[in-house]
Amino acid sequence: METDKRAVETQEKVQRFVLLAVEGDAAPIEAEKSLHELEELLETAGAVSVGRIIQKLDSPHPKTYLGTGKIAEVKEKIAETGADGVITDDELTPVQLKALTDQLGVKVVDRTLLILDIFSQRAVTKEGMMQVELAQLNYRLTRLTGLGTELSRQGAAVGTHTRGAGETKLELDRRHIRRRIDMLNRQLKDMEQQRGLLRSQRTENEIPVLALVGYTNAGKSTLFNRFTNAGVLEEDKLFATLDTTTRKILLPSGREALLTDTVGFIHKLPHQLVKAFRATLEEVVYADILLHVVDASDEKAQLNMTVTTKAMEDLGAGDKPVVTLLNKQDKAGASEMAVHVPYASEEILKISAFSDEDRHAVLEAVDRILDAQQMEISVLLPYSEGRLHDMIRRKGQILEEEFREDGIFLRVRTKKKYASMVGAFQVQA
Ligand SMILES: Nc1nc2c(ncn2[C@@H]2O[C@H](COP(=O)(O)OP(=O)(O)OP(=O)(O)O)[C@@H](O)[C@H]2O)c(=O)[nH]1
Ligand SMILES: [Mg+2]
Repeated sequence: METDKRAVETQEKVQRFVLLAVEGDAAPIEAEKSLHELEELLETAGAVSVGRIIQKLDSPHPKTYLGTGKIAEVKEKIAETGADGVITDDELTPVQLKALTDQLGVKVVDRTLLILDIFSQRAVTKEGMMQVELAQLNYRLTRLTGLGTELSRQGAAVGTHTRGAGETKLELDRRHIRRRIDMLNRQLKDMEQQRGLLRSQRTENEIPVLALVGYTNAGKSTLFNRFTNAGVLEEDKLFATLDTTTRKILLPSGREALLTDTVGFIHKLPHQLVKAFRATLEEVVYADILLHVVDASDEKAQLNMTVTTKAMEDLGAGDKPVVTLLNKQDKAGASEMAVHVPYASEEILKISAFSDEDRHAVLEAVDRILDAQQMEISVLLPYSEGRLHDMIRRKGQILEEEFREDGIFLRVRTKKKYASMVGAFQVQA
């Protein structure tokens, strides 16, 4: 993404924003920490923060996000810093967006629009781009209500690159948006069906599927690349990965497995995006084991874990076996950080993605879990049991096969349920 950055720096002035947040007593995270993350998001999008204003309020003001007194303070800050706009830490309602824009006279962006912008800059595959466009259109559609075409002319919130939904924004009236949404939904559904087909072939072959999941910037792609040499983008920026990639890997036991890299989660991830990316994330629902990667050097590690766990539960993957990887142990502060794993984890490993030894330990842990799900059995199948022979060849890993006079001798490693189906023909190895 170096080219994007240069475009922001040289062709156009880097945009400067004042960050706004409200902090209630029941907030899961301090406003300062949440704004720190918002600032990172802003930098990822190619803009910078020039100040912060936080107001103690149980929930955002329904009309103006911040209270009237604070708005005056925001105006002063804008005048003092020459900021191009403000960015709020929460999603704004159409009413709040309009009122703030009218009162401040600068660009008003919310967390959701910023994240949508980043996703739109970073999407690579056709499906990824379509999913982002769908989320953008849904966001825009609700914001068009009662606002005429004012907002639709805004284009990309922060970055200089407008892609997808941004490009055709002028011609789009609501009807067009709806039509486009319908079309995208249809195409995405087709793609999902194709993926389902591939998936059923995989299940048929019983290759175990491992999914790397976790907060954005935790190190999922770094691990994925080192396990597979796949060359997925890994960067010290939020949301480096938007697409699900799957590759075959070899475990220390000699077993094959499929490893999947996925999009990261974030605190206050826009619901439009969760919905749009649900299909890609369904890979996670079909995984046999989740590898939950945590940046253990991040002071928000505890909250980040909770965000990921909640996302897993929402996706319906809350009951999968999990290996928790407390990553970035090579970084200062990681080893002293006391994190409590808020779910039942099969194993908890402290690792650095850069260490060969640590990564090997991860795969060994995976082998141990798969071993516990499987068993080895030796059988002598009479030649009349052709169907069973077929079944076990498809469902198991054949370690030995010998065509004997009285039948086919097989030593096979398979899931316990398949072993029991041929259990009647068990013999000594
Ligand atoms: N020091 C250190 N840095 C790491 C480690 N693992 C990953 N990183 C760095 O952390 C940053 C983020 O890594 P990624 O692999 O892109 O993170 P990700 O989880 O895929 O992030 P998203 O795709 O945004 O969800 C990169 O700069 C990596 O080099 C580690 O064990 N130690
Ligand atoms: Mg990644």
